[in-house]
Amino acid sequence: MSDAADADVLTIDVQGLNKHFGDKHVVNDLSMQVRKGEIFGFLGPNGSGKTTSIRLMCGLLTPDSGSGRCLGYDILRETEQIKRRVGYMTQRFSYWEDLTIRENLDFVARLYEMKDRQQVVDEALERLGLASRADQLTGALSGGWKQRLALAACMLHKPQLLLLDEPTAGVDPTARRDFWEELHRLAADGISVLVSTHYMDEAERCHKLAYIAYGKLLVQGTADEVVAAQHLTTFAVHGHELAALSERLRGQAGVEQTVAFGSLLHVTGSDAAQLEASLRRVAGEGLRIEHIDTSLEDVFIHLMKRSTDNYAGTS
Ligand SMILES: Nc1ncnc2c1ncn2[C@@H]1O[C@H](COP(=O)(O)OP(=O)(O)OP(=O)(O)O)[C@@H](O)[C@H]1O
Repeated sequence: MSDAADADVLTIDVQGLNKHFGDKHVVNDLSMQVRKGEIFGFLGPNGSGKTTSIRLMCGLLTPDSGSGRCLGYDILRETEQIKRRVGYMTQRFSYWEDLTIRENLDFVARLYEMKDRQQVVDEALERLGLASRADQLTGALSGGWKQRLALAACMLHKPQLLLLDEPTAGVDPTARRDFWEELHRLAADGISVLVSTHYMDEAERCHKLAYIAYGKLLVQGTADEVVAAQHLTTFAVHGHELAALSERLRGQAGVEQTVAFGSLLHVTGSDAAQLEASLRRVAGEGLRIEHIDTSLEDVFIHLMKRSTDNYAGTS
């Protein structure tokens, strides 16, 4: 994150945002704050309202009710000022495959009516390590390089806030790691980033996280705060035939979820004593059982399951 002086500056400060599409309540009473230089991650099942929430907070979409400010501007009345200061990388790669990387960037610079286009494009190419590939056709690039180009393009007009909608979907782990290194460099320069993702390693690299399900923000905070807020206990079971054990544990007192991680089974619940008693009784002898820290992934699986159950119960 950027320096201490920036820590109190709020890039986003919104209260009570609601949005319906038809009879669907897609964003339900959303309030949140994002600080300058913070990378804020949005997680949640497909269609839970992550993209809509991000767009509402930045004045790209008008809420049905609620209010707030983004980069100091009113999200209802000053949307043009906000848009000029925001870089938006959409889920779909939207550049011309039959233009070179340089031509694509030059096109974007023209859209923003930038005066010193050549210099701006050269700097962007250099910064993202694309200079040696400037004259390659965009269509021939790998997924990782395409996503670098998309990031360079949405940074061209020097926005103070970046909106990234699943920016690394389908990109290999090395390219994803490089991409996140770049995001942290930008954050250190004071740029705030809102990013939606389904990847757990990326969630762990955010300064703050929000989990959204069926339009409701269920929890937000640092990864540690999100884990602590659920008050869950987890045991890891080491051994063989864990799939059968998982079946036997289903529905036992205190056992709320079982998740296989390779040759480990994570068994999680809210009532530690009940959970341990059931686990020791059902597992019997011969399996090693250890108490472990509940991981972010355990927590997200728990939140997803709970919200699915609640939703099913109300429909
Ligand atoms: N312009 C629109 N008109 C009608 N319905 C919409 C519109 N935009 C989004 N929706 C619906 O609102 C709900 C939330 O969509 P949103 O894209 O915000 O979810 P998401 O969490 O970003 O999903 P994903 O992870 O699949 O990208 C979905 O049911 C979607 O179909």
